[in-house]
Amino acid sequence: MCMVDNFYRSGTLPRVVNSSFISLITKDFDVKKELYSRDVSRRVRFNSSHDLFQSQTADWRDTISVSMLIDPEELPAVCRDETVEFIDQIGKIGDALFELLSEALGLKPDHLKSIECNKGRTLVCHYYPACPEPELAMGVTKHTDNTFLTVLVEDETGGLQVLHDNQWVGVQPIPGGLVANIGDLLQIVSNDKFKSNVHRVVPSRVPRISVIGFFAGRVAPPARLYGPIKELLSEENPPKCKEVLVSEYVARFFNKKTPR
Ligand SMILES: O=C(O)CCC(=O)C(=O)O
Ligand SMILES: [Fe+2]
Repeated sequence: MCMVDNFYRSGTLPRVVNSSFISLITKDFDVKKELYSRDVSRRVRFNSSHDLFQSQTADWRDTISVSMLIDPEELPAVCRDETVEFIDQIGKIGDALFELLSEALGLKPDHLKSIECNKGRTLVCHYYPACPEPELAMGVTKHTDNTFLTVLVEDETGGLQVLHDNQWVGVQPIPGGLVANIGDLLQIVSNDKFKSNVHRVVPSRVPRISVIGFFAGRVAPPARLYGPIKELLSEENPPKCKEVLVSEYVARFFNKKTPR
């Protein structure tokens, strides 16, 4: 595994870019029509520029989101088997990364899992259509992820950029590889030892696909408060922030008035 800023890569995930899950977002118009919704309680949904009504800008992309807890019967039949396989694989990779990240914090391997950072899982596929004037558009405006961890597989187009020393640095796609990045909530529980990176996606004249596993922590009731892990705190390392509920954090995140 190598590291670019806090973005990590590895060469193990299967190639997903020619799968039926992807065909769904690029081709199956009738199925997409059925799934079209902005209701976040829907366990599988399709929409364009997903935060259109919260954000100041419209993004150049379509998105399918699937709760990883979904009953396979709720998935469109055209891509059911492959989607179940991706959920399983991205889930396992997320779990393995949470063990490594716990150890990197000097904690037992199961610590982050024991506080359910690996829960609240969503599988997302973004499709960035070919853009005739990419210099006038943005695929995803600059942001940090409001999750614990994000694990991403992409095609060979490129376009993901990380802000490093005030400069946008392109993340070069590796065929069959994956990118993982730390989200805001992991920065909070690690008491700022891990940093949540600012990143964005720029569109191009050719289409791009990415498939992402988001791990947002425990969102189901009873709600869990997340704050700096007690074992990491000392007189020299006092808590850098208060405890938060995932739901409140996400609401605040989407209500930010500054351009993301
Ligand atoms: O599509 C990508 O490469 C990244 C998308 C992203 O940053 C996000 O959905 O949070
Ligand atoms: Fe992101």
